[in-house]
Amino acid sequence: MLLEVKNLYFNYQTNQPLFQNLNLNVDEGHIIALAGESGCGKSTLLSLIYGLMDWQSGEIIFEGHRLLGPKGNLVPGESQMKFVAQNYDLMPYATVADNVGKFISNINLKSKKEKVQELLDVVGLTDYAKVLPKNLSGGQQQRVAIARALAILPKMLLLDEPFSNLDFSRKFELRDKLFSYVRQNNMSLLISTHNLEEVLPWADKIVVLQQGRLIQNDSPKETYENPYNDYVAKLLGEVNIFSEEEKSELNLSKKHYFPHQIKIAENGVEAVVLESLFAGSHYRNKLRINNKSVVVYSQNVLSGNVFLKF
Ligand SMILES: Nc1ncnc2c1ncn2[C@@H]1O[C@H](COP(=O)(O)OP(=O)(O)OP(=O)(O)O)[C@@H](O)[C@H]1O
Repeated sequence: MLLEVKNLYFNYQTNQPLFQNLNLNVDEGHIIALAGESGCGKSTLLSLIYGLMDWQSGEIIFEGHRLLGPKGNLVPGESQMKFVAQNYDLMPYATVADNVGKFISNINLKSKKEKVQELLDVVGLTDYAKVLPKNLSGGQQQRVAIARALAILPKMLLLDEPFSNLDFSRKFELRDKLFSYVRQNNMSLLISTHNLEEVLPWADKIVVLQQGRLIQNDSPKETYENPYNDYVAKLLGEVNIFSEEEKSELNLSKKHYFPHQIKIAENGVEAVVLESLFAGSHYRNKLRINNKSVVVYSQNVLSGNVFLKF
């Protein structure tokens, strides 16, 4: 086990604990997605693990050693970890290349230069090596901070919403390169997100926080197939949620159905098509079953009445 969080108790304000008895393990070389809506405690947990704040009780154990928090380190942060927070903390008067190379030794300048080039390629900033951070967009600054954190091959990398400032097209490329780099170098990664779709293919485990409580800790497949509650299901994307009453009325085996899990069929539950819109790889249909509105994806445009198979 690389990291163990045991019975962690933390509050910002007395008598209002954010975490009570929080437990979390990270294995070596594993990618863990830390998911939850804004304010659930993702950034706080990452800051505590990295050692930027003191916790009130419990233990954080890294490589078998108990961490002491800020009082344990002269320079804030654990040396074998790197944390990319939501403020990127770049050196404003040093170029992108110098920022990325900040933690790489100067002993072999040729290999340092090659490493910086490799990392700039990982984050898609090869053309920006000589630019100053102040002339970059928020998303570009975020990518410089990620490259700088990767530079020293930390045992553990903590990324706080690393894709939040990236546009759609960039996101795909960066995700692919970033996760491959992390895997190739056997780093452990704890990555926070409020959108699980962004990390699902790469994560070994999904850890879900709801108001500071860890409510689910499963593989991506298990989480997708059996979300613990409506909150978890919604983090996974657009979802149809059925009440117990609706479940028994429609004879359903579960509570949550993602739109692609409901099929148009020859027979089954009858529904009225309210809207059928082209959405690229599919049509997004709004249907009504009695008084219940559902969203279903189909290959063809729909109209009139259809039958659904759950
Ligand atoms: N410095 C602070 N003082 C007091 N309360 C705080 C402080 N920082 C955060 N909080 C509160 O702690 C809770 C958790 O905040 P945190 O930033 O960890 O959530 P988050 O899940 O990372 O949210 P986001 O995705 O918006 O960054 C929130 O209710 C927030 O208001």
